[in-house]
Amino acid sequence: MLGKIWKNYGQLPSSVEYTKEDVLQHPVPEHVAIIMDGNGRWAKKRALPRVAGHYEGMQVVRKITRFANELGIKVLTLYAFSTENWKRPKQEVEYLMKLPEQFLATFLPELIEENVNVRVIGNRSQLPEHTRRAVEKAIEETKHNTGLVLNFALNYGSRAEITYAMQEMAKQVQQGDLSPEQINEEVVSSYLMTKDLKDPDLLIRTSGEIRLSNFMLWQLAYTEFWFTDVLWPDFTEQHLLQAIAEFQKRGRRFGGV
Ligand SMILES: CCc1cc(N2CCCCCC2)n2ncc(-c3ccc(F)cc3)c2n1
Repeated sequence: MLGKIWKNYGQLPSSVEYTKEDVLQHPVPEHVAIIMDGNGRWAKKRALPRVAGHYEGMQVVRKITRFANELGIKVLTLYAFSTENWKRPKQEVEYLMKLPEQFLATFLPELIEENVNVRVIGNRSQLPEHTRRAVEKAIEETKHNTGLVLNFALNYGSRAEITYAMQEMAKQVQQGDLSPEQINEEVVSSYLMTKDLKDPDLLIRTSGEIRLSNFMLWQLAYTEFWFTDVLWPDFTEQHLLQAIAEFQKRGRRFGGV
């Protein structure tokens, strides 16, 4: 029974609907992070190839980005490809690596129109040239935008990020530009790929999986989690409203009483 409660945690009876006005009565989370899971399962349920789920998932990225911007959310971080995803079948990885350029070719003009600022965290050097070029063009063309920060985690792994930060700090100490006594949580955060962003206030994970999957392990220390069985391709504005409404009901204590 407990497992059932956990697995449906955050998935309210369909009778409970929220409106945008309901949610705008209270402060919305400034930074929302989403692990967009369930794309392959969505396709399998429909006897479609897995890549059909990824394609459908990409349409939801556009819809939720637009709605997050409307709600006044400041940062939306989307876990698009993890360092572990390279283990997937070659054809699937090749398809996934084409999605950024496909998404941007279709939606970059709209994102620019809506003042969205596209950023990427992850190791871009290991991406195919065509993927990297598309992403860097979007970063460049939106770098002055002051609206929603749309932050894609692409070839991202939190342990790799933290390990790289430690190596960089060790180099600074070795060069005499940093002393061990100076290293505190603020300095560590400044060596991470998210150094210019506040930590996520709300983490959403779809498809019923209840784990972090090597995502923003340092940054999520005080983040509220909202899990839902909904598969990412089926995720709607109403689900985002439900997650935010639940977030607004919780009293965050950041470790205090
Ligand atoms: C590289 C893997 C990947 C997968 C993917 N999926 C598939 C898996 C998750 C569901 C969403 C659709 N999307 N959707 C948008 C992007 C994207 C990334 C960077 C960027 F600058 C613009 C768009 C994306 N990237």
